[in-house]
Amino acid sequence: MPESDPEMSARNITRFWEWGRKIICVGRNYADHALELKNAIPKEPVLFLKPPSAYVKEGSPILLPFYTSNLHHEVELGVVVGKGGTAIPQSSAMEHVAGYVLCLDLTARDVQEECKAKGLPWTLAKAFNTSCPISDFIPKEKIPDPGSVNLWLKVNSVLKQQGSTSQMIFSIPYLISYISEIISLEEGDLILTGTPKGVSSVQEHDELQAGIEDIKHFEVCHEVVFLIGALKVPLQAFPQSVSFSIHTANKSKLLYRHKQNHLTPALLLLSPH
Ligand SMILES: O=C([O-])CC(=O)C(=O)O
Repeated sequence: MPESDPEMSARNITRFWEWGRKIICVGRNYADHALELKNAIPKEPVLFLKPPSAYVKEGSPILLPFYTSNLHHEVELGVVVGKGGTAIPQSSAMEHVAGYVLCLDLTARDVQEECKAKGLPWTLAKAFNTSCPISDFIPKEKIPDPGSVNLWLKVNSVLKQQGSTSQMIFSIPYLISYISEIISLEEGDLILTGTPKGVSSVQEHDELQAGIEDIKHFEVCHEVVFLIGALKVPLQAFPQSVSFSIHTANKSKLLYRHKQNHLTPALLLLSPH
């Protein structure tokens, strides 16, 4: 695969979700989260995928799939790939990063448990429409040390998740190198790097707020805005805090019910309806 495709390069990386082709997710990358769900601490990264149809931007509703009664939030740092590659060495991995986003890996936990018990893939639990809410793009230079930023998430103003990316079992360079040996990375791909502990259930009409917090980073951010005064956009684009609300799923319920007609019997087993 060529490292840079001229057509792809003409695309705007700050709007990668409109054209990026893959979302590669890393599970159980924080020991405290692996343990809270009684999972073993992995010796190799646990990978799964979401399709680009999982993207939803801040402010738009998250749809609640009809087949779950236990939708969990998982706040994560997302790494946006700026330069593709295969078998990227760890030493040059960060050269392939264009920037970051704050993301949620929404998970239908009950469905995931059922899939785990049956040895089935997690697709229904992890890859449904709107299962990957993302913030605005954060340029790489705004987060000089992505291996040491604090992530937090509140549900209806109650703090649920808080953790530092320094707790990751597998670092960002390691993940880029490991993933790209198996799945070539392309410009516009997103890597979700795992979630710290504190995942919990969300209901219709709940409001989720998440942020990246790092004193040093805020100073850098303010300083940059100060220096380039008129350029307010980068500061606005930086999500000190973003909100997502879970909206009713009346529309989505109908949508999914309609789609239910097309589900295979194996999928229907998972449906309570
Ligand atoms: O569903 C899970 O617990 C696995 C996962 O995505 C994570 O650990 O970030």
